[in-house]
Amino acid sequence: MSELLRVEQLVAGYGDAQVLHRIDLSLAEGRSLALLGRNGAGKTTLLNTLVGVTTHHAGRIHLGTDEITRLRPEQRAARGIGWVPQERNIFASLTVEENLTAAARPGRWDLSAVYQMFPRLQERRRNLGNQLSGGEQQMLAVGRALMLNPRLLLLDEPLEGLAPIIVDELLAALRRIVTGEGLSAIIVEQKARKILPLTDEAIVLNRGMTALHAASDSLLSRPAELDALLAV
Ligand SMILES: Nc1ncnc2c1ncn2[C@@H]1O[C@H](COP(=O)(O)OP(=O)(O)OP(=O)(O)O)[C@@H](O)[C@H]1O
Repeated sequence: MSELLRVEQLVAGYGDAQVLHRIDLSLAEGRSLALLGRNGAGKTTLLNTLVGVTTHHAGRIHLGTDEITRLRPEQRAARGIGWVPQERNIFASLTVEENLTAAARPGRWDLSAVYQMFPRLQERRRNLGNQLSGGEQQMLAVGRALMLNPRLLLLDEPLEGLAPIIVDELLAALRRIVTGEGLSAIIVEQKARKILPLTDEAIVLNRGMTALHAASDSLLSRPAELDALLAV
């Protein structure tokens, strides 16, 4: 398997404040990674740094053979970084279908593939972004990122604030996307036990540093260690 993402000695944060301290990370093509850690550990900051919306202090990021460390967010998106931010950023005054097609690029994921993955979005295709439930908004945010046909999908707490039945529906879709389709992904999640079964590997961040990098199934089989790492 070839390497898709390589992060070396990355130091980043907001302005002068350093949040991430010398992060090293490698992800092979087709693999998925759960990014875990307590509140404030730096998970969102790491995703935001891969997207290019934080302050870079040191270190390098490669996507495939390209170094993207100094590229702007839109240039990284064009290189294949798809992002579903915590806020979802749905266009409230556009319809579901307009949200999906606004930034689409050709590839395996087109409208019919996204509607097949999320039939609810097809039912709601003429509704405006602000007429959707939280779960539908999250599905739309994932669908919109897929329409970019990314090489690497970044998801920031996709299950947050959703009703249990919607969590299960979204998890089933994410499983099909990362396991079935083999799309490389990094998923930030508070609910470790929900996300570990569908990822290959996991990183636990602590105070902006990597506390642990392990296979997801091995971490699931060590619940006491997992609890200790994630306990508030
Ligand atoms: N825009 C910002 N400006 C300055 N500091 C920030 C900003 N966003 C986050 N931080 C700080 O960076 C640190 C890491 O925050 P981050 O949101 O990355 O953590 P997290 O692991 O994603 O936590 P959570 O699970 O609460 O979202 C925290 O100390 C936080 O206060």
